[in-house]
Amino acid sequence: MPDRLGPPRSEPLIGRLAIIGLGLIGSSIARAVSHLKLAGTLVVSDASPDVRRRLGELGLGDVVADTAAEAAAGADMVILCVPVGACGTVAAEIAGALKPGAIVSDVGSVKGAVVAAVAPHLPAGVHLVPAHPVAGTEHSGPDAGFATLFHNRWSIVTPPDGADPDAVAVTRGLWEAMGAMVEIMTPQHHDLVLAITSHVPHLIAYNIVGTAADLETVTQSEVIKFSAGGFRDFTRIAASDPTMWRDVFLTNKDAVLEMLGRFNEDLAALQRAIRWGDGDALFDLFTRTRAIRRSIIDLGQETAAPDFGRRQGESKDG
Ligand SMILES: NC(=O)C1=CN([C@@H]2O[C@H](COP(=O)(O)OP(=O)(O)OC[C@H]3O[C@@H](n4cnc5c(N)ncnc54)[C@H](O)[C@@H]3O)[C@@H](O)[C@H]2O)C=CC1
Ligand SMILES: O=C(O)C(=O)Cc1ccc(O)cc1
Repeated sequence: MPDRLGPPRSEPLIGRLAIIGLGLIGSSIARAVSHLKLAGTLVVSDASPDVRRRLGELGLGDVVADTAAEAAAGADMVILCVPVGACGTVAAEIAGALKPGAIVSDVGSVKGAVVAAVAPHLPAGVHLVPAHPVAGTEHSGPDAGFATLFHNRWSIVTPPDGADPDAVAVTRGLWEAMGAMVEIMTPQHHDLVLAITSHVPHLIAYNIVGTAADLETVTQSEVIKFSAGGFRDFTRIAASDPTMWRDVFLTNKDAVLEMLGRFNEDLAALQRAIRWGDGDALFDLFTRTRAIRRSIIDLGQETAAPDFGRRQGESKDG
């Protein structure tokens, strides 16, 4: 068991915690919660019978419930760890089983759409406090999770307007207890930030691997054999779960299209610089991007504040 998580708590943070969807993220939460004794009782459930059977084999959760509603019944907190597009369906399934005062949270990579899909199903007196751990891998399923996944990583909590402060504090406390650093943001701002830092990069990875796979003049075996570091990194990201990422792009459409518009403009400027042999423009951008990478590394998980302000093609002096 990982030392970095620290010792188990003497008192649980949450009485009865239900996790719905026990893939990479849900099973990582389950492992951390069990190891740290953050819940009095941990109930887990998944729509897939294969996953439910595997949960028993892995010993994940005190109770494996057959349905989401059974898992949610009597829970003080329910965390939806399903693809973003399934959050509304699960909310509808559990709505009738939720007890007054329960907290419903999630881990979806998109927040505005989750609030819009989940909130209408929740009875009065149930508190919605969405969250997004900015931590993961390209792997999926209950075997892929690990208890230290959230350690020293950000988790963004996005309470809707008028959210109950106590429910927000419990949600924050749970993530902090699992080793995460918490930032509070509106769902809309979250979706803009993540569009550029996560969603568009994944789209670029899917696209470049697809482009390489479709080439006629370079064979697939050459692509595999001679893939240098950069391309290999793209293939790792492009191996991420298709259902999850389809849902991300369908539900964060506006922010992704906004960032893609800017990306395309900047790419066109780079294309022009290459065409006209403008080495200064290339050198200037590559120098700025190197500084950004170094500031991220130097600051570790601290908030990096490099100068993103200057536009591509502008000189250092403005
Ligand atoms: N994979 C990653 O690196 C990260 C993912 N997320 C978010 O976490 C959520 C879960 O992602 P992963 O754990 O990676 O996915 P996963 O594919 O590993 O697990 C999802 C689980 O949800 C279950 N499921 C699907 N629909 C369901 C339903 N209607 N009812 C009950 N169970 C259902 C599936 O059977 C599966 O076991 C997604 O919303 C994703 O955007 C957030 C941060 C990182
Ligand atoms: O594997 C990677 O590089 C990731 O970027 C993981 C990841 C995927 C989705 C998220 O919403 C957060 C983190």
